[in-house]
Amino acid sequence: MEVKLIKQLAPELALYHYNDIPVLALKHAVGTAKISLQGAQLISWIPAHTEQDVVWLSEIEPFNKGEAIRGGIPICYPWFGKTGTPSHGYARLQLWQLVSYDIQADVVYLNFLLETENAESVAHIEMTFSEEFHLEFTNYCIEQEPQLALHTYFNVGDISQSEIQQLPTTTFNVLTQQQETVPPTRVVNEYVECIYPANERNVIVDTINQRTIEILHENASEIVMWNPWHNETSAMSEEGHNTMICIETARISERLAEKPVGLTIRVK
Ligand SMILES: O=P(O)(O)OC[C@H]1O[C@H](O)[C@H](O)[C@@H](O)[C@@H]1O
Repeated sequence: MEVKLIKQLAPELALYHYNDIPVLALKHAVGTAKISLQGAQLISWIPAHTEQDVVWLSEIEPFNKGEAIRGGIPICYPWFGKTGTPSHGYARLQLWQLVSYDIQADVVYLNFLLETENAESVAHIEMTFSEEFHLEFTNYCIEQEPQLALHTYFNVGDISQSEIQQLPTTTFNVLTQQQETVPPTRVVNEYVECIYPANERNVIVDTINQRTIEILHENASEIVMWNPWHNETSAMSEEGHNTMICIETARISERLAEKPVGLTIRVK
């Protein structure tokens, strides 16, 4: 991959090109972060008090313009899955604009806008970096009743030695196509694709990295848990599944309206 500095926007914020994809890099007292403008996709977040990245990014991600980036927080919008083409909607493949930023001593705000070719606003994202990370997604296409998933890939030391806690106890298992009763704590050591009714808070206990990731969902209707295990997945190595778990903040059955959907991530 070719990395080229395009512009220093502020002492703490620079714009690069990863091949042809514009990527913002934040280096601040709160931590470091990288955000691809293709998809307004967070691809790295290392809060100052942690050593490991909070989000997983495929080590073989090729950064090809117009192809979905495997990792971070892809924004699946305005549909989820293969109900349309491309898979998970067009928002993760298009360029978003950085419309404003506000860099303060203990917090950084970045605002992104997706527009149509006619400059009509489609959706807005605000990312807030402080001790925690917050993402707020606002939909402007109310009449189209879109779907959404903040499809977060969490980075763990070893998924089979991690616990996902505080999950709901019923889920739709996509693999069996059955509604199932499941324990609130799960250890993933095989292909998993489960659609849960949303709750407010889940926790990932990562034994290898000796840390806990708290995930707070706001105004979601579902939570999706996904790990493809050995199933062939684009831009993912044979070993990639060992260090990730997707916990997705989603609006699948209840379509999006005006009220924003939010995600907060805290690492302890
Ligand atoms: O390969 P992608 O289009 O990025 O989708 C990756 C995955 O996203 C979600 O978690 C879906 O539940 C899966 O069915 C899908 O395979």
